[in-house]
Amino acid sequence: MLQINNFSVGIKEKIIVDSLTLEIGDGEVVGLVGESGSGKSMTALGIMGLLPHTAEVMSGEILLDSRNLLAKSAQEMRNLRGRDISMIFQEPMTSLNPTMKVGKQLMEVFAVHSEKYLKDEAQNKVLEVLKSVGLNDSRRVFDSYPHELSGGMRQRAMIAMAMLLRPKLLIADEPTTALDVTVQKQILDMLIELKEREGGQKMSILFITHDLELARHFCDRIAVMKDGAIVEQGEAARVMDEPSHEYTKRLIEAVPGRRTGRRHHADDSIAGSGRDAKRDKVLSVSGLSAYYKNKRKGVLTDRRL
Ligand SMILES: Nc1ncnc2c1ncn2[C@@H]1O[C@H](COP(=O)(O)OP(=O)(O)OP(=O)(O)O)[C@@H](O)[C@H]1O
Repeated sequence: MLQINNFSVGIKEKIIVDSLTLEIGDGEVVGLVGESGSGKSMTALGIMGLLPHTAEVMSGEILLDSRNLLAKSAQEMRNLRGRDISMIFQEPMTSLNPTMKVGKQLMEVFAVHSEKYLKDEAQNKVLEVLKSVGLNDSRRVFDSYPHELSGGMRQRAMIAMAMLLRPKLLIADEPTTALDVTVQKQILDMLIELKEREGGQKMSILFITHDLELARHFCDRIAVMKDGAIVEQGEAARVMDEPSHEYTKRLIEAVPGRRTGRRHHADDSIAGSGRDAKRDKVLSVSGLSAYYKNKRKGVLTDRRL
């Protein structure tokens, strides 16, 4: 579906993405993990055709269903974005215009892509997609400005916008980091549901995260980035349980309560009353990971954290 070959980007003499090769299959969720500054976002922006002006693509190809995105004009990329590839960010205000009501912004997506609908028809499609991302009070959301919604609702509205034209690939760059853990779970659940929903070609997801445990349970495969290059990639459980690269081992060692080769039970690892805020966060993240682990095994269908 997406095949990135030998992709390199430089900014002012510095190599930011270094000969990156990565494949994402139909309906596959691939996690891109690595410390801050390793080049994850630049990779995503490269796929979207949204690299900063100072960046220079030095080599490679990015094939979306065999079409090389790097050879596309700015206009062609504008047409592809939204329809073929969409991106959601940590901060929904990056995508949402604070001065325009949510419904109007979503309706504009149709106009940008020359999808001609009667006004009522477009409105119904937008209300439907708002409902599909869990915004059941879709009429109120439609008529609200972004600042009138909670953070979780804004995130859902941004996802609705990204999903409106049913893209083949969704790039999610730290989509839930800023949200509290319960809302994180709801939103990741929803993404999985949206991915599975359609008949025909399934949506693929490139999931960019710092949270290795979450990647382990949410993704099919994980690619680990360091200094612009992928140092290791493979099936999620294999990368986390038997990492082959020293850097991956160090990243995993840095996950609180986690050691390579000695997988322990996340829920048992940090027990207690949770007085300490840091400990609370660790517990929550571990709980979330355990939830996904079980969900992927089909053990849980409706467990609440
Ligand atoms: N507009 C820019 N101009 C110059 N250098 C940049 C620009 N944006 C990012 N960089 C540099 O590119 C490198 C990769 O940044 P990138 O944002 O892709 O990392 P990241 O892995 O996504 O980090 P994070 O997890 O913190 O988002 C960093 O060294 C960063 O300083």
